[in-house]
Amino acid sequence: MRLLAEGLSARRGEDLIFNDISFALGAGEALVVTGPNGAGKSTLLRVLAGLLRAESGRLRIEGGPAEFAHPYELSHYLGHRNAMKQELTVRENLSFWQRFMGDSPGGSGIDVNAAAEAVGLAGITHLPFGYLSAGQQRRMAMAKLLVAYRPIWLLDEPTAALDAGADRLFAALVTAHLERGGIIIAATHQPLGLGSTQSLQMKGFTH
Ligand SMILES: Nc1ncnc2c1ncn2[C@@H]1O[C@H](COP(=O)(O)OP(=O)(O)OP(=O)(O)O)[C@@H](O)[C@H]1O
Repeated sequence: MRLLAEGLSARRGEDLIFNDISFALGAGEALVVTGPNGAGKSTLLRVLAGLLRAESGRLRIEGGPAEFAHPYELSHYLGHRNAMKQELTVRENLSFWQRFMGDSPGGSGIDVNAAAEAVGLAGITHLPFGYLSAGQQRRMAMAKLLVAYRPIWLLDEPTAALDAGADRLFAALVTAHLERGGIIIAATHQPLGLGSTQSLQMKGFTH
């Protein structure tokens, strides 16, 4: 399966945020998106996740399940915010995402307890999400990627708030995903500990 972006541009309000971005990623490949604050990294990820319409250009999947036309249907999106309800327990939040996302063809997610264990937080799934520290919350948001299988992971600043141990854990999770033939696009200011990756440096437009 390949994910292809061809000549993408996006606008927010009046402003063109980026123009003519193209890339092609095959199974097991990652793209790391870098650039200064405001360069458009989050905007690009939101376009890929189907949360924002591209102004022009095309996104498509080649050689994937025939019924999926847009990459967002095969993607997990981990945004700046963790997308968890503060007052629900960790287990309730993860169970929600498991049911809501469902598995894409070709794989299956792991159960909620196993996912919490995979991010090093097995003992606290009974706590309301809002009780967790910022780093624990980010780890649990990573567990969301594991409870339902999606071949494409779209990650916006995934390691923000993570300590060194969680950084290593995260690097192991993304490496395992790539080894299974997954595709990752990550916007980041920090190295993610991945081996060979494609990179896209966004510069933004000066006004
Ligand atoms: N809802 C919006 N309406 C209008 N402009 C917006 C909106 N959201 C973002 N922008 C603008 O789009 C530009 C790109 O923002 P974006 O969040 O994509 O940058 P980024 O590269 O992810 O930055 P950071 O490194 O700070 O996360 C910025 O100039 C921002 O002000």
